[in-house]
Amino acid sequence: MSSLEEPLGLDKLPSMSTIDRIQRFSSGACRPREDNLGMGYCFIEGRSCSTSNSCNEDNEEYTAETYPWKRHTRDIAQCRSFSQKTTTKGRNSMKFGMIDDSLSDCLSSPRGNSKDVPHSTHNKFLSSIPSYVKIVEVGPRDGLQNEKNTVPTAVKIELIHRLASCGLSVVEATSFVSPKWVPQLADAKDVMQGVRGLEGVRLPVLTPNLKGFDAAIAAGAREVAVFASASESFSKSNINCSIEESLVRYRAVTRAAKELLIPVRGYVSCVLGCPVEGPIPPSKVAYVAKELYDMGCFEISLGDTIGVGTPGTVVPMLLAVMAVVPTEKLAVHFHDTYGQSLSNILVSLQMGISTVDSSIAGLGGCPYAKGASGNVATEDVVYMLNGLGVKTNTDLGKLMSVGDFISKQLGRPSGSKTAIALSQVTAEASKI
Ligand SMILES: CC(C)(COP(=O)([O-])OP(=O)([O-])OC[C@H]1O[C@@H](n2cnc3c(N)ncnc32)[C@H](O)[C@@H]1OP(=O)([O-])[O-])[C@@H](O)C(=O)NCCC(=O)NCCSC(=O)C[C@@](C)(O)CC(=O)[O-]
Repeated sequence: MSSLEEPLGLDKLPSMSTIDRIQRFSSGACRPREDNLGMGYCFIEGRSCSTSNSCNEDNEEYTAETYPWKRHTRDIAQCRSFSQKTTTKGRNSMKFGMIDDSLSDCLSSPRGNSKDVPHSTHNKFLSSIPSYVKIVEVGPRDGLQNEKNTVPTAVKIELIHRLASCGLSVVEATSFVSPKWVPQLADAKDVMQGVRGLEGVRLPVLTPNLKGFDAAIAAGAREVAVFASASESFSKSNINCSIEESLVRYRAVTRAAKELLIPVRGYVSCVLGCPVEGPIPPSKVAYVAKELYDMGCFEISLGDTIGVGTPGTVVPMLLAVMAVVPTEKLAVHFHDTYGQSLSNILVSLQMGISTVDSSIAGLGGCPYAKGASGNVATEDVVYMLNGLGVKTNTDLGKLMSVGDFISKQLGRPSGSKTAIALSQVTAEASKI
């Protein structure tokens, strides 16, 4: 077992393939799928498209650019007064970490005129960050699955309804796994019954095999997720089978899902470290991610299950995965065990990732990953993205009140630093 006390740095990783090699991978990375095992369409926010067509487009972009993560960017070179404005206006000009309107406009201005403006310091650091980030809220599933005391089904249902009212477009609702393995989510069917009819939000559920898939569909699920691991040991302890066996199961799930036009998300866990095996080679993560993508998963979420990653390990891992799966199909999923989540998210955004998993009030942890703590808190992610001028279409004030609701139900303080800080500010202001 590796020591979790030491941050996993570049020196601890198996040597990374060179950029040259990555580019070689990239040119063939998103080839049209001959076997057509994909879902037939892929989910890109706001549009659906033929998988093979979109891959062709992607392929061109990939070969045309040296660094694939430079896509979906915006130019903020005109915002030269960023630091000046933020320092002179001081704290009061910030509402929930948001920059003022003029700067916000500036930050979200499209990249189109980048040739007309010289590179500025701000451009250098922030230009590659996407203008919109999709947040996948995993609180009701990842957040609650490890709770020792049974959370009443009605509370879970209420939580999902409240989360949906914050503007979140995806709320992972529950898991159709063995109740012997995860007793907390044994009420999956009832939870799905309670959220039936909830509109304007996607409610995916985890399915580890065909049995879970069938149960999920019978319960009304319209989107599912399969979860493989980049670590052999974790695969065994989490789903009681090898990585290859899990891929066989997931091929069966994606085939069944394709027939019903059910989108399937794919998770890869332990992408930056395993509680048993220690550091995981980026090539292994890339292999599992590509397998999931090739079998038809519309999105691949890369999970730092035990939260040991740092930007130093996130970058090589993402480079390896981005060489074989298009960047826009990737999501990042960080647990905050070492307080590294926000920095890991920031570097992921800089590399072009625009889907981030998070959990309200920082709830979470995997029952089969010793040492794993909660997910990064949704409130903290939204606060940071607001500060960067990145749109999320979520309401931070509402998120805070949902975080407060579930924290009270669980009888403990929120794991969100933003929620704690902002509620203190609000409490002080109300005394005035
Ligand atoms: C995969 C299994 C089922 C294999 O478990 P198994 O014991 O090997 O399965 P089995 O096929 O031998 O069946 C044993 C029993 O389970 C039943 N069973 C079989 N399948 C199901 C099902 N789908 N739903 C309900 N029941 C099921 C089956 O019917 C049988 O019941 P019995 O005859 O003994 O009464 C089990 O290991 C399991 O449920 N594991 C899930 C564990 C889990 O949910 N872990 C947390 C996920 S979090 C994660 O992976 C990380 C992630 C995604 O969050 C990303 C990150 O944080 O990095």
